Amino acid sequence: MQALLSGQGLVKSFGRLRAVDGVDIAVHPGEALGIVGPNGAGKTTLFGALAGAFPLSAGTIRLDGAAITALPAARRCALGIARTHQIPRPFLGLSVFENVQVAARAGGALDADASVGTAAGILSRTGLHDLANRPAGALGLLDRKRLELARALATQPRVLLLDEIGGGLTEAELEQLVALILGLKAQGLTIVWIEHILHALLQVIDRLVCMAQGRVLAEGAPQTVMADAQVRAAYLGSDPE
Ligand SMILES: Nc1ncnc2c1ncn2[C@@H]1O[C@H](COP(=O)(O)OP(=O)(O)OP(=O)(O)O)[C@@H](O)[C@H]1O
Repeated sequence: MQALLSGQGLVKSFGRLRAVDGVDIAVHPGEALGIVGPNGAGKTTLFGALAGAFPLSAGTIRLDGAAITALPAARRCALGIARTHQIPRPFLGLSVFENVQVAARAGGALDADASVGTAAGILSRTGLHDLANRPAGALGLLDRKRLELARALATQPRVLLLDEIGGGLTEAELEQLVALILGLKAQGLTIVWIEHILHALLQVIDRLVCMAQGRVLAEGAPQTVMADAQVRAAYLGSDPE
């Protein structure tokens, strides 16, 4: 099966540091791929490379087999690559509804009328319907995460890149977030999820990649990757959970 989104030979250097150092990665249509690795492994930088946040030092990124390496982030978003950030980035002064509507108009290229319907549908899907008129800056953490997800969904993605969206939540909140992400997967959305909270990640993913020092250490079935000696060593012998 052809990958939906893939990177070959990806390198991103910051000065002398190769934050991403020769990574090959691919996610297939409908698949949920997890990415783990110690702090500084290059995971977020890899997402930046896939989403077009900066030019690569080397390598090729393909969507449906077509090279998109030279395309700017907005173009990649229009083609169906959406990303959430570790620290949610809503427009704090806008309402929840307006935030999602802006994303639908800018990222999903919808006109004003279409964006209203799309935003309403996404607020229902993400459990934010009752908070539609609340200023984004007044939301609690779980709802800020939901809004980050809603804004990404508003761009009508084919592949969703989730960057540590589980961080800081209570167990009960995490359960709600996992249920939401499982629902998106069940609807056929392709997902790549960077996450330190393994027990949440493992409920969702089909396949796991472990990165360390800018490289892929291991990839494959999640339990096999987590049992890998190199992977365990990368976590300095500590329990990755
Ligand atoms: N804009 C930048 N300029 C310079 N160095 C950077 C930049 N962005 C990331 N780095 C460095 O690149 C390396 C990889 O960082 P990255 O954030 O991709 O790791 P990560 O695996 O996502 O870590 P974490 O789990 O802590 O989020 C780190 O050493 C980081 O300090």
